[in-house]
Amino acid sequence: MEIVGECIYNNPPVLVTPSKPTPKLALYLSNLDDQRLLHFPIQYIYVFTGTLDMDTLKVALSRVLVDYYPLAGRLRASNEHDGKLIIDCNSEGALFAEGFLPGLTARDFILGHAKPHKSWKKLLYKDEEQSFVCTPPLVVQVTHLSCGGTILCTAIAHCVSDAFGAAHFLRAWARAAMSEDSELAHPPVAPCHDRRALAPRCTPRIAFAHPEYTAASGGDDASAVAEASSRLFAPPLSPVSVTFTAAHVALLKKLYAPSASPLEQCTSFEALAAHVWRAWVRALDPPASLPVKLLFTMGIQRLVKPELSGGCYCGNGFVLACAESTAGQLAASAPDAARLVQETKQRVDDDYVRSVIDLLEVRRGCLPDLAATFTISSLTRQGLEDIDFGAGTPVHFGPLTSEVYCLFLPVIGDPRGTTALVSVPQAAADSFERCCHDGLDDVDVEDKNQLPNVGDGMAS
Ligand SMILES: COc1cc(/C=C/C(=O)SCCNC(=O)CCNC(=O)[C@H](O)C(C)(C)COP(=O)(O)OP(=O)(O)OC[C@H]2O[C@@H](n3cnc4c(N)ncnc43)[C@H](O)[C@@H]2OP(=O)(O)O)ccc1O
Repeated sequence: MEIVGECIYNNPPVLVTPSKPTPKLALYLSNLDDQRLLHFPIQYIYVFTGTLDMDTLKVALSRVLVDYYPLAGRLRASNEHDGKLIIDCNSEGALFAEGFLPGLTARDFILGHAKPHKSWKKLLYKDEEQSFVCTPPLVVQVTHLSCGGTILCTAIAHCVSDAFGAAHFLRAWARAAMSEDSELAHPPVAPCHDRRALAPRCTPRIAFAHPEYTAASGGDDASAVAEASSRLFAPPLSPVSVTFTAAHVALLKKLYAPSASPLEQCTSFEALAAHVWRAWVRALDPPASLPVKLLFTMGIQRLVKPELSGGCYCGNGFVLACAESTAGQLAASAPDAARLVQETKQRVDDDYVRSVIDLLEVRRGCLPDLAATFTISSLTRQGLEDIDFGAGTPVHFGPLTSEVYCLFLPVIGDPRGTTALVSVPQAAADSFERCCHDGLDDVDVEDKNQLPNVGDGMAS
């Protein structure tokens, strides 16, 4: 859905600072935070049919920034550490903008057209002059709609926090907005901003091949492979959003089970990841011999030793796990694809995570190898979709943009459902969507009356 009008700002944005003094320090960022891959903001859009009270929202933000003080600081390249990014926790404040957009209604987002469009960027204030590092780590815009509804957009610098930390912060902010009691401004579980548990080893030890960061070795047909993989991302790209209901997910878990034994089942994520990865490869139809990869984000809070359990870890607590196959093998078997995802998950343990951290120390500035790679980041089960800031729960929640990496998003009203959102070459978009629906038609017939009545159901 394209947003046609322009946002009207009656006042310049303001800085919201913590309501009490907060620690003044230069906060160390781990190598998982300070990677080039994460030099962008995590941008969410929440659409409410009700009205948000601006004073309440600002006061609540100011109260929660006491606990989440790094979000009120500024990113800076550190002189002592070879230009590595740190957060200067200086309480300068989060940027808060307020605008009005005539002509747009909250209902527009619930009619099945709620796929991000580049015009949505106007819903989030941006100073075009400022680089990523100079932009405040937290930017918020509230946009009032003529229907009385409200849009809340947030941008959180990814190198400061991952989606888990962002969800923790957003829930704490909403809780504070819903209560006069200042004690409730503190989250039930304290955020942990200290990243020293993820420091590299004194002598870095890269103990694995790490195909997520390393290109497969060339060989004679390297240029043919490069050519084939570039076609997988050939512009123009088109966003595709496919919602898998709880019933679809249950069926996929059966179709992708590595064997008939009840002992060898797969999780919702394993089935969905294997299915969507296969749909991508089948739709784009590269040569069967093309090596293809799946990268997916894996939370490490419970995998590292000791666990990151001192409160809610608010830095980036994930690594990229990497499954490898060829286009032909992947398309051939659903259970084999799910088994690959499972085996990949099993390889990620404390040793693996420490090795990634050391690799990022030795190869500062390196980026993942994305050639012929499908990337998934799962944002489900984080309680992002039912946050109430005082105007009821949202009628739409999602990212502000669609990219070449696929996001698994929660579905409003269907806690076991998942929406996959990803941009693919326009010429393959319909085919990708068909491949995602492949094998699920029977469920659609049974399930028609059970689709959630909010959001876009099986719509794309
Ligand atoms: C907005 O624009 C953005 C945003 C971003 C953001 C990027 C990021 O920040 S990425 C980092 C955040 N995400 C992660 O770190 C992923 C976290 N998830 C995991 O690590 C998962 O373990 C997994 C690797 C994705 C796979 O998990 P799974 O196979 O499901 O295994 P388990 O999680 O162990 O679950 C198994 C089983 O346990 C039960 N269960 C687990 N959690 C829950 C829960 N919360 N509630 C209820 N039950 C749970 C459940 O039975 C599971 O089995 P199922 O079969 O039922 O699934 C970037 C870019 C942008 O533009």
